[in-house]
Amino acid sequence: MNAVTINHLKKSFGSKSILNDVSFSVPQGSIFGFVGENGAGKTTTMKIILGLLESDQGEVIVNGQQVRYGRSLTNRFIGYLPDVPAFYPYMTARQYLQLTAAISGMAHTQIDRRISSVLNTVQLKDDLTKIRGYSRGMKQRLGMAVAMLNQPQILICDEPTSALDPLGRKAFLDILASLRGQTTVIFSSHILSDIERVCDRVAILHNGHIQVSGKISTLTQTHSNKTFQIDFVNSTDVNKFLVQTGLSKTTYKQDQLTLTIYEQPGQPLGELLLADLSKSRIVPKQFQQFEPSLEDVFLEAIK
Ligand SMILES: Nc1ncnc2c1ncn2[C@@H]1O[C@H](COP(=O)(O)OP(=O)(O)OP(=O)(O)O)[C@@H](O)[C@H]1O
Repeated sequence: MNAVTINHLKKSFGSKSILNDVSFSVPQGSIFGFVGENGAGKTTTMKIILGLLESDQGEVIVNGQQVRYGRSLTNRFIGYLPDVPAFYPYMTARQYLQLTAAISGMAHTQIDRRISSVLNTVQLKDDLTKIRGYSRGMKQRLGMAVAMLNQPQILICDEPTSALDPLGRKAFLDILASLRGQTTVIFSSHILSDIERVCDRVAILHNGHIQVSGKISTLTQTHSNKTFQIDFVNSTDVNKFLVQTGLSKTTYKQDQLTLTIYEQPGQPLGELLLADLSKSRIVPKQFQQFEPSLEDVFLEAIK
């Protein structure tokens, strides 16, 4: 079953069309990467899923129920982490979570236990440090604790790692990964390495459309091709090899003694290159094969 299904969503601001027939679905339990360049419309889509913004056309279904703009019924399934979460800086993490729990109507008997549990999940100390003393990474993790307080089935995170340093990003991504299988996570970003690190599925939004969506492992196999890199010992070998292979100029790049060669669809290249090296009696310094990455899929999708 799908946790979220989006059908034919359209949204314009004035004369500017942002979403132009966007459809995709997020299977339950997946960690779903929502990818797009700055201004592609990721936040706009997320706000429509949360019923905070009205679409011009199309529908959003959350856990089998249609989202209605301005009504928050489907939001009882969702925890939301905005891109820049805001807190009362004079409170401690526990005080802030107690306030959130009280506002959301959580049963008193559950509050303390639940707060300890989420603070433990996001690896924040349950101490007397005021939020004003928190780093950006700690604030982002506190935002995650707030979003998870009510044990949502779906967690929506809007660009949660964009402003974090590598250590902060790693800590945050590890927490997201630890939710795999328990919570459906929709995680928007333009940092493809972060998406590749934790997500099992992805949708790429570009020019108002989903250009590609599906399992990352399948997309990298079907939408892109391998790359080979050969480092030669001298320029004579490079030239001899290029004559032997007869490679078209559009299928490789040369950087001094290094050739980067792009496999073409349906034409496995590795064995041919090795055979040509052998026929030319060239022993290269290095021969490397690179599997297609999400970046390759993305670049192909937005061509
Ligand atoms: N309320 C609004 N009124 C007018 N234009 C808006 C409004 N909200 C968003 N936009 C415009 O819609 C476009 C998409 O914005 P959105 O924030 O959804 O993109 P995004 O993919 O989340 O980008 P980023 O990665 O920069 O956060 C942008 O050009 C933005 O300026």
